[in-house]
Amino acid sequence: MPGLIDTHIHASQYVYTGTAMELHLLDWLKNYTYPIEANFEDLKFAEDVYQKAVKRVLKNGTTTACYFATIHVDATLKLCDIVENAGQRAYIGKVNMDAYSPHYYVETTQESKEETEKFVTKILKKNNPLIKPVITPRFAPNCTLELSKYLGHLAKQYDLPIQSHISETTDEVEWVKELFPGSKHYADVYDQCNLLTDKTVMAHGVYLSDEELKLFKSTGTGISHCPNSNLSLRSGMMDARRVLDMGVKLGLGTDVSGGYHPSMLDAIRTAVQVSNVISLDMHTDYKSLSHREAFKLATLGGSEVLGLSDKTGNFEVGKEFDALLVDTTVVEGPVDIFKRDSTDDIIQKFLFLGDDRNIQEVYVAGKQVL
Ligand SMILES: Nc1nc2[nH]cnc2c(=O)[nH]1
Repeated sequence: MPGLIDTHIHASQYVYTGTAMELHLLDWLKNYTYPIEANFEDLKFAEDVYQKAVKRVLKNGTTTACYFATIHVDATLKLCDIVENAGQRAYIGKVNMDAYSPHYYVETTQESKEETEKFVTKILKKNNPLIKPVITPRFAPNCTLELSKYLGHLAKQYDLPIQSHISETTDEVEWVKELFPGSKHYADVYDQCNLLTDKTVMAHGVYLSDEELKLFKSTGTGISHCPNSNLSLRSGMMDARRVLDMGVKLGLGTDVSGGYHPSMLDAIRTAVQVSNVISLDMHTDYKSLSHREAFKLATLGGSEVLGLSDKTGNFEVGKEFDALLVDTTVVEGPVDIFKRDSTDDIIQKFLFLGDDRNIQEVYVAGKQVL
């Protein structure tokens, strides 16, 4: 099968995956995320976490990942080296934060600008076709408009992808309203800074209005739907059908560690389950996501969101060979196959029950990496 594409994952948060999920987003950031991410100033700590994160993610069949790191350039460069050695395809972002951040985990506006350009030029110099820097303002509250505008300009100057978060919780949406009274809505804050482009991926988008979705469509901005995270942090339920019906590009993300599972198979399952729950409250002809649609979001959809659909996402002639060799009959594996199972049943069983034990080989751009 085609390799899986994780359009939103925080490599730095892998260290506390599966824990610390009792708080809602803004308290979770304050009490767990910022204190833990601050530790990535220590390169040894960073190297250990990033080695384990990248290994785990590849083992789970993610051939392309769109990573958030932390604000630290050296640690983020370390993540690039590790990804490069592992042979994974990736976008890697040094996070920008110059506002409403704790004193121990914040940059000045000037530092943030300089360090980001330094990071971008260093990665571009590597000339590795599999790895790209991605401009990464954490989310609107954590960046001054001056910084966000500079980042929009930098993305344009170097023709780079952009990633951030939007409308994940109602508290966050209210806070953004208070902080940016001159903006029409949350998406407008980013749009004013030229951060909504056809190379932008915005995580979550649970509470986007129709007007905001139309803006996403007209600018080519994509959404990374992270259902595990939205349930684990009790942020809400994103209606994937509505986004698809409005013609907005959509991919799936694990959002480790708002989401507790590093596997995109989990993202596929949880996307279907969230869509099923939403359908309970809808008119009778509302169609919840099928396993085929969720699979497509985790592969081709992700490649479209990341602007990589000319290279990966499926096995169309002319694309690069990002692939998994899956064995659903592996001994002591998680899937049992019976004579009555059709090919589609077997695929469905793998998507819903399978795990890394079924993933026997992993290829990126034609090279076997696992
Ligand atoms: N899920 C999630 N949402 C965010 N919004 C701002 N930062 C983050 C983060 O690290 N994770």
